[in-house]
Amino acid sequence: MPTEERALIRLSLPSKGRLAEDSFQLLEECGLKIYKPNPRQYAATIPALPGLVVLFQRPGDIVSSVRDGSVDFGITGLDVVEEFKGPNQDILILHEALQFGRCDLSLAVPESLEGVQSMLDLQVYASRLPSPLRVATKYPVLTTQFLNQYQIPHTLISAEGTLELAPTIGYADIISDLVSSGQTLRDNRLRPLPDGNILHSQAVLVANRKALQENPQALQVAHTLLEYIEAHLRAAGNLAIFANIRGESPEAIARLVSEKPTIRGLQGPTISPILSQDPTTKWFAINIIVPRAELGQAINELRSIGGSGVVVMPVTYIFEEEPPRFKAMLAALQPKA
Ligand SMILES: Nc1ncnc2c1ncn2[C@@H]1O[C@H](COP(=O)(O)OP(=O)(O)OP(=O)(O)O)[C@@H](O)[C@H]1O
Ligand SMILES: O=P(O)(O)OC[C@H]1O[C@H](OP(=O)(O)OP(=O)(O)O)[C@H](O)[C@@H]1O
Ligand SMILES: [Mg+2]
Repeated sequence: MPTEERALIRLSLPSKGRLAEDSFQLLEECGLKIYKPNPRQYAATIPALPGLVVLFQRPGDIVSSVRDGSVDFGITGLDVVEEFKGPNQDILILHEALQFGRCDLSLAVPESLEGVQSMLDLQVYASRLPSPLRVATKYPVLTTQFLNQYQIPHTLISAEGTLELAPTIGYADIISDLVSSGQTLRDNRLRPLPDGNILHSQAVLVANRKALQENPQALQVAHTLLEYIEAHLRAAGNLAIFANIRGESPEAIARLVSEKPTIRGLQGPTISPILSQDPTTKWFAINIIVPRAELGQAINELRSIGGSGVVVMPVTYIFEEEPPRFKAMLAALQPKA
């Protein structure tokens, strides 16, 4: 049912597998916790997003549903989006990097093919075969596009499940599959080609273009989703630090801070007077955000300018004036001149 005939906006999440748990967790961390009263139920709700129903589908099916408009939004892998999105730009990628489900779609050859170490070697190898190179994959569109760039004649062997066995069994010469740690390839005596990387993938948020154009409620949901996802991901790698520093004035402290690369921040520190009981010493509170990986350095720098009572807290959200990806989405919805 298209979006304009439905009372509820639909968001599809992966029902099982690698992306399922992380999608659930991402929304929870964004303050958009999913309420699923019964684990076997196919639908759920997000109390913070009334007017929206959450559906659970296989990652590839999410792309088909968002593409045909039966579902308005989806979280799934970029690999399946690129494979199944079709030619008509029915699908818009609203957030291209949700920071989980990272893997590469890659060409891999049997370890025994010692002469094939690069795409050029593969070209030569394929040209000497009596028939087109046989490539086993679940990604025919992306794989063919890539091999065509190298003008390698090939036939695609479609396979469900254990693709990695195809070369050993003998029904394919090479494979094109997802790789993350590389363990599955190693276990099957396969080796990825360093320049045979077809696509870097991770989880993305997608939407149906027409729903965004025609349903103001869908536009509102897009805004909320992007607002919280962006603010959360922006915050995730940072820590908030509060510390007390003795000094003459906020300006004097700001001068000391400005010489320290980690704590000086982008727009400069927030410094406020502490209304101390002791009139002989002036105390100030400094308030900064630093990348998690630079915490040790930040504490050293604070100490070196007389900081004490350092309190460190996680950051839940960092909101900017408008979510940049929402603006980008509005621009992408404009008809091309
Ligand atoms: N090893 C991996 N590491 C990280 N992400 C992965 C990995 N394998 C797959 N993914 C991502 O997870 C998505 C779903 O893969 P998963 O294995 O869970 O489902 P699937 O095997 O495609 O399921 P089904 O065949 O039932 O549809 C992939 O499209 C990809 O984006
Ligand atoms: O490089 P690695 O870390 O070994 O990961 C790669 C494997 O992960 C995926 O399969 P998955 O484990 O999801 O099993 P599946 O074939 O049942 O989907 C993918 O299809 C590879 O087989
Ligand atoms: Mg899998």
